[in-house]
Amino acid sequence: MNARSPHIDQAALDAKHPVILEAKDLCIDFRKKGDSIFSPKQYLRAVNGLNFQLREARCVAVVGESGCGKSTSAKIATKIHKATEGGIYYHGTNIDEFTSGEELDAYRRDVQMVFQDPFSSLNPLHTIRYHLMRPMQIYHGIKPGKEMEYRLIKILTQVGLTPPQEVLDKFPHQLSGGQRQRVFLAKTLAIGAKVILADEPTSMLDVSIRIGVLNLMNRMKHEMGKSFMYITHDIATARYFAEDTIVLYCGHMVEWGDTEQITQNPQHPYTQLLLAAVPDPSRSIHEKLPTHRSMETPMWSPEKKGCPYAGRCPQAKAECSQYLPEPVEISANHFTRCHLFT
Ligand SMILES: Nc1ncnc2c1ncn2[C@@H]1O[C@H](COP(=O)(O)OP(=O)(O)OP(=O)(O)O)[C@@H](O)[C@H]1O
Repeated sequence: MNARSPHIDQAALDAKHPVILEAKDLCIDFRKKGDSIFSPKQYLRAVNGLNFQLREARCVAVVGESGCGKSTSAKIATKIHKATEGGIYYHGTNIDEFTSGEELDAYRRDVQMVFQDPFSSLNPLHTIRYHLMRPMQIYHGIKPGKEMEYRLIKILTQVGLTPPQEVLDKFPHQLSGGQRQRVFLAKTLAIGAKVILADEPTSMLDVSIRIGVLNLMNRMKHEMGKSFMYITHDIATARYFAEDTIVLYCGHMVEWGDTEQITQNPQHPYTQLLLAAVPDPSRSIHEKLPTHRSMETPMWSPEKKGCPYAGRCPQAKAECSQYLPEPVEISANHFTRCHLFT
């Protein structure tokens, strides 16, 4: 995301945190539901021109309200959906080029998704031991025995599930939501994933245990070199966990770059609204949020023009609904796409 910034030591960044996963001009259209077979095909554009570079041992947060295209972006990266335009590159190769069984297996091992619902993502009929043994057998050919036991205990200890010997023989229903999410993260370690696409991994957990799971992901990033795409509607947690942040609105990147800059010095009116909506105990509940003209998020389509936020933006100008402005670099690694800056 910062390839063009003159203020960043690009060579040092590339050496320490090489790019592992990259999105280039990613777009996806879905056929609109409810079309009659006699009417012309109409499409919803769920993602429009997404670009990012995910680096080794770093995190990119993708932030935005429900329906803005966050999960769809991750699903393209896991090959659940195919991009309509643009693509996802893994170590420089377009993932559409992975077609042989061997290439697909390797990619699916390396890039894993963690879902928001820890209750449905584990099989209730199997113990935690089974959930962790299977990937080690399948992906690494490790047979049950001493070596397997050693690895199981190590992984559970790494994710903070102790005492590991007891946890191994439990079933998912015997664990709390936070513990199950830790098991799921342990599974990514058992698989040997390098990139973890975490889709709202803490949104179904009690507030008090969210921080523990975020801490664990932070450790996986710093100590084990894992890379995270962190999907969230909660921009405050992005600040805690992600070096880079993309604010998505209606499938469009409206502001992106250094997380600290975006959260401390937001420039796009939509990012300002997101941050103003974060609960702050020091603020009175009578304090007004910035006024926006409508709360309706438009459905985007490939033929639409302009900034998707124009209908809601209190500062919209005539050109906002006519064409989308080019990205503007506000400061080092801090970009926005807004007519207020053109
Ligand atoms: N398979 C599909 N077919 C048709 N439309 C889809 C499909 N998947 C997603 N969409 C639409 O694409 C848009 C983006 O959806 P997406 O799930 O990516 O949003 P999101 O930002 O992850 O929202 P949430 O936080 O609620 O999961 C939505 O309008 C959604 O209805």
